Amino acid sequence: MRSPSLARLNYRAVSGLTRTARFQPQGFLSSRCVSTAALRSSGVAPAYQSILKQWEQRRNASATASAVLEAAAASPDTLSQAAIIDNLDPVEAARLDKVRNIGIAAHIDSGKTTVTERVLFYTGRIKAIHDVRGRDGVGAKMDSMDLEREKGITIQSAATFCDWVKKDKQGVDQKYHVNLIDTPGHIDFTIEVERALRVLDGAVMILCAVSGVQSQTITVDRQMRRYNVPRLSFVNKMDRMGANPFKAIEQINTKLKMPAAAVQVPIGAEDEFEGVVDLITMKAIYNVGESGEELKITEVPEKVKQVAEERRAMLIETVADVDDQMAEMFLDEVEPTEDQLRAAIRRATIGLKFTPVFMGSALANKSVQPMLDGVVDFLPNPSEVENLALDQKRNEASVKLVPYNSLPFVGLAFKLEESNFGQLTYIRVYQGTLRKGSNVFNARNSKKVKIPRIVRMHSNEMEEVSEIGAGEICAVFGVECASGDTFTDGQLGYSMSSMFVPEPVISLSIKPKQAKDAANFSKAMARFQREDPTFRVTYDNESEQTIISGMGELHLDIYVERMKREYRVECETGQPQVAYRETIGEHIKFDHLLKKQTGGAGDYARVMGFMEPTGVLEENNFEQQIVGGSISEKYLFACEKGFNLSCEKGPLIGHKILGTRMVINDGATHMTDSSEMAFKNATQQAFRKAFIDSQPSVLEPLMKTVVTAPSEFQGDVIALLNKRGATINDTETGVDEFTIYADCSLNGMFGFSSNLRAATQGKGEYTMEFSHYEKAPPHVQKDLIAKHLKAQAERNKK
Ligand SMILES: Nc1nc2c(ncn2[C@@H]2O[C@H](COP(=O)(O)OP(=O)(O)OP(=O)(O)O)[C@@H](O)[C@H]2O)c(=O)[nH]1
Repeated sequence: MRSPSLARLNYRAVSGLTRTARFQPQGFLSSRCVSTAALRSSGVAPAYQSILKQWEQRRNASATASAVLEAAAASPDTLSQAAIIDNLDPVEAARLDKVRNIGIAAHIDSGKTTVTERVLFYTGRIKAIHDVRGRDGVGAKMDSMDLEREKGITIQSAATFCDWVKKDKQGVDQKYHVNLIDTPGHIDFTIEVERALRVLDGAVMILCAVSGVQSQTITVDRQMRRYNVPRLSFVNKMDRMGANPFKAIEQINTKLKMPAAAVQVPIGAEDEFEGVVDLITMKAIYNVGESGEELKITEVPEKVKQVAEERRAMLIETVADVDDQMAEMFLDEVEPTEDQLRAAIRRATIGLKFTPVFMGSALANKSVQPMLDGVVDFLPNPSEVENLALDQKRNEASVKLVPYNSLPFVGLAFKLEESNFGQLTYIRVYQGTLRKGSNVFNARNSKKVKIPRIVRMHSNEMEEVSEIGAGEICAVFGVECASGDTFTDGQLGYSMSSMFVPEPVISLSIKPKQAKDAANFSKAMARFQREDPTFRVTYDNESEQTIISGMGELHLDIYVERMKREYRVECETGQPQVAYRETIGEHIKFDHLLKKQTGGAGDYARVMGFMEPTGVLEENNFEQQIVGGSISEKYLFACEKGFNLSCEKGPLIGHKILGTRMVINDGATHMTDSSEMAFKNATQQAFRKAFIDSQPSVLEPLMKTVVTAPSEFQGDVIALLNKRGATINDTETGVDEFTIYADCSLNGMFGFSSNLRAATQGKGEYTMEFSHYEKAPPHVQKDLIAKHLKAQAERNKK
């Protein structure tokens, strides 16, 4: 017997639980044959009738599912999707098995774009490799914006597709269609990662072999969890000095709390990194050819035999911890076959319980192809991922979507982009087929739109197609919609949940330097706003300024720069401002009467009730508890409008209100003098007065900040953070660098990047991400209020 291990203990705990896969089609129901006449009289929607007939033909009319009919009888208007899922169609299953939709996400500079460039080259999508900031001056394919190439950072996610050919067990080539999205690493462009992960089925998480899990890896991990995206990990930069893939694996286990194990071990390291040993086949893999385009497979070299055997045992044990079939074999001391091990890794990965770790060096063209094999082997195809929609017609949440071409169409617009040919809308097709020239319906406003052109995106180039099947990603032209809209064929009333959009934390005033540029300025603003839900534009009536808000200084800088380059509008900007909030202090009653008699019809409205904190610093809340009709419905609507307007601009410093509840429970109306306007104004006045009397506070955004720098600068960096009022939560000391985790107010962090650069000879780096709102220190609140009053007084003087 093997010694007691975590695998065994865990097995006891989990045995009897359901299998790991997120969604396993249950195969065909071999039920009785159903005639076409029976189908017609059953009330099955016509679209489904034809599908059932097709299935019947494919299966020699032997087994149309009785479950489908039962479901149809229960709800004759639309057929239960679940009934279809249980009857996986063999032709569709074979098609879907060859599709993968994946994203590449990681910390800044881990090599996402460099890896993607190799993937495109090895799959034959591009003819030559160009590096990020490479000497040839061309730049990587996926960084297509000039600004991206200049700065060497990815700003927008870019979509592409390629075909990867992998040999099956019989040695026959099998072609897999891979849709791929390369996402930016910088936190300021995090919406790009959110929307990519929302629509992808799997992801490759890239880590640097020297730095391992970094701050942004933690953010990406959180985003992958939010959308239940299975991932494989790729430890890149194995050629760098200090490369250690096992440290990175350890950190995935401990810092991300995601069970991980190597499926490869390196042969040599740093500048002697030669290739890898595949721990499933126990064969060595080397890249040969000028750009590593060919693979040479040999026996495992003697020098890595021992480590390969140890790591293979660890792989089996880690998988056994999370997969009960593997646990059973492990306990019975049965050595898994290649297929068994691969299947267990696949189950555990798709079940979000494990991440297999690959390794290589994209820059040195080493070991990227085995990672692509891993994408095919371990990441799910579209039919293995559960995608749910809300059925608005039947008010049923959680309807499963089925990625069959023949079903009614459902797709999600996840990204908009302005192009030379008009608005380009990226759509993930979840069900059915999207055809050129067809009409689709926007679930948000029931508007019918025609699809004039469909393209597959290859970074900034496109390939025109006439239709796109279920489970695929494409882009369409000429479709007016917002990011996150669901489209259907009109038969189904389905709507899908959109992605998480973080609130902007920083803003600045902006105006074109020359008045003649006003038209282009407005055009650019409208476009940027449509494309990026984290970029907001507002007009402040009081200061008569246009204010742009976003996720950070870099985010806003990039838009100002794009305005100059793409629209030839030079802008003047004000100092960046923090997006403060205001919140109520304590429970407070109000009884406010608005009464004006100025000849003719007067104004009359009385509102009574109370205001209080909602308890959480989130949405504001308005409620009416009128009994006896002292205020009519119509006027209560006006009260709610007044409340919402009040929340837009707080009485303290003119910033938005958070966490405030208003309840109106009584009031009075005048026969002739009351109006909607009077009730709206009365509510706003009551709000203002009660809010000020409640001992309110100004809130400021607190940022989770992570700073990494070489060890010799630790003292200087701590001093720098202390000076800015940061609370240091944790410090990790590595071999030659340290990482500090701190909470800082955004206000205290302006200009931090240049200070950090100066204090660390340019070697320090940091990331900052919004965490939550907290009361600003009293002196900051006092200053802000005084400043606001002064600005108001000056405006009044004018
Ligand atoms: N030594 C070494 N350097 C690499 C490797 N892969 C990428 N790099 C370098 O790392 C830098 C960043 O690479 P990118 O591919 O732009 O990284 P990224 O993750 O796409 O960057 P962002 O999208 O801006 O976050 C570039 O200078 C690359 O040449 C590698 O395997 N080894």
